[in-house]
Amino acid sequence: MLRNGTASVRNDTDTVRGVAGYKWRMAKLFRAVIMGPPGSGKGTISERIAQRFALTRLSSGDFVRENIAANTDAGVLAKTYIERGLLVPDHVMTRLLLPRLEEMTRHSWLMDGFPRTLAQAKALNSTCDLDLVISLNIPYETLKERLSDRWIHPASGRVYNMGFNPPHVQGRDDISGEPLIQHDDDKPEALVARLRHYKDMAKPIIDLYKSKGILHTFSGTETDRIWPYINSLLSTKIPSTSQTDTQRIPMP
Ligand SMILES: Nc1ncnc2c1ncn2[C@H]1C[C@H](O)[C@@H](COP(=O)(O)OP(=O)(O)OP(=O)(O)O)O1
Ligand SMILES: Nc1nc2c(ncn2[C@@H]2O[C@H](COP(=O)(O)OP(=O)(O)O)[C@@H](O)[C@H]2O)c(=O)[nH]1
Repeated sequence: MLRNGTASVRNDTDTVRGVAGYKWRMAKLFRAVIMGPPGSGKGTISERIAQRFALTRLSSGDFVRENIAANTDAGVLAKTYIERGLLVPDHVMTRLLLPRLEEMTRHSWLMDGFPRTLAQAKALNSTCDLDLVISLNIPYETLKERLSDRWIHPASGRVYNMGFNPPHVQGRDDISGEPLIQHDDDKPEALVARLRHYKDMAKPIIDLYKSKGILHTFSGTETDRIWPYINSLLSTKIPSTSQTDTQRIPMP
């Protein structure tokens, strides 16, 4: 249920009376979050989920980049933190993201990159009821290998890996043809600190979602081996009409 602002849609099957005496059934919507340390495959797996289940994929990093590019107030503020290698403060992130979620009253979505702090999780909780949280648990050595080989198209956030999903032309983004870059904080020397930070921040969030009974953890070293388990879990959870907003059906 979206609770804040003007939006108010039940996150379950609901009926409302429409014009001409029809009742409209609101298809059940699905809202999920994917969590995991840097390099755990959140982006890669969310892409697959979005395609397979026709969910809207939301990425907090993309929101931040879009706002920076558009020079919005929140974007300008966010940039000052990112340039210093810091997380964007909670109040800026919630200002960026929550209004966007409130516009998504008719869509099923999967969020990647938010919440990253307990305060963000609480803010999200006060805005909508999540159906499911996926947590990826990937060994350190695997993360290190993947990130040392991760190449990014900075403008779009598109991600490549020279072994796993290489670009068509080496060093160039598939869509724009622009050069790919590697982030300094993907280097092994930065990873230990990032991982420790992730663990500290994620623990209370994971505990929260565990207590709500919506946490599902997947462990392994290869995305292709984890994927079938995620796929079969979601197949049991996501209604086939997840993206349909309303269906007009005759009702007694
Ligand atoms: N939930 C958030 N809270 C605070 N800052 C955020 C959040 N999401 C994104 N940001 C900011 C800080 C990040 O360095 C930047 C880019 O995010 P993102 O694209 O998720 O890349 P990342 O490198 O931090 O994540 P990962 O390595 O896990 O893929 O945007
Ligand atoms: N070798 C290998 N690379 C992978 C696998 N899954 C994802 N990757 C790559 O590992 C890097 C991190 O994945 P990404 O989806 O960006 O993780 P995120 O930081 O959690 O969003 C990217 O370069 C991916 O292309 C895998 O199973 N094997």
